[in-house]
Amino acid sequence: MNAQEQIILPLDVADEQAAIALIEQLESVTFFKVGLELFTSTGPKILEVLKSRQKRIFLDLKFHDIPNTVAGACRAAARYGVDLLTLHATCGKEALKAAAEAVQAGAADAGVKPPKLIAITLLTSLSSRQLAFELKIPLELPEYTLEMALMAQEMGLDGAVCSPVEVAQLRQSCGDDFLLVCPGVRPTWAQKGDQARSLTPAQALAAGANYLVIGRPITAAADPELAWKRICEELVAVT
Ligand SMILES: O=c1ccn([C@@H]2O[C@H](COP(=O)(O)O)[C@@H](O)[C@H]2O)c(=O)[nH]1
Repeated sequence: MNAQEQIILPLDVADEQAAIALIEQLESVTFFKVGLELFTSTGPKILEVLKSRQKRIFLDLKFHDIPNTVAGACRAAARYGVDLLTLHATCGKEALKAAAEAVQAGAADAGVKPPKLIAITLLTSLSSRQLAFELKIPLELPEYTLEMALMAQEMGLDGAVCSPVEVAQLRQSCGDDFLLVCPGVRPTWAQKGDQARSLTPAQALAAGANYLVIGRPITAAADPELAWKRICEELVAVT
């Protein structure tokens, strides 16, 4: 896989028309993320749009509920034949285990390949300060994210979502077969926005990320195609 195929572009737009416009504008992007805004707006129709164009799909619905409900949602989502699916590690062990089993069952029902199920360790918009003072978590941030990733791995998940700042530590502790997907990635020339823990694309890949989720540095740029090409060129220069 070349570095360009390791970039996932989030379709954080309001409707199907806006999503199709982005997909067509960025024709060399192979992997797209459908998140809460677009899926709530279009439902599964957008997944068919992406499949008909042979795109890979990260369905980032970040489930967070009791074990029975999470398992039901994962079973249903796995039937869509997507490549990646998320839930929050903070659902707890029982829910993570039930979710891991449910994606296998859902995919088997539909005769599709099961998605890689990956757990959110700690949203990349949150800082150490917020972890301590708002969420009242009495662990240092690196230790907390590692605990979340190890719990997900123990419960049979395929990987975790983490910020690029923690990815080297997670890679070292979770091994090479555990998928690490990093949002919060920012080229030096892009605004951080609401991302609290970020590194550049080259730094994130060098630290051990399998995939980078890069949205607004591309989609909010004056020329999204140029921003995409610039990121790809920066990665080629260091890989
Ligand atoms: O911890 C997380 C989990 C998911 N995301 C999602 O990634 C993209 C990032 O978009 P940018 O525009 O590059 O900030 C977005 O869809 C988030 O929902 C995340 O940022 N952090």
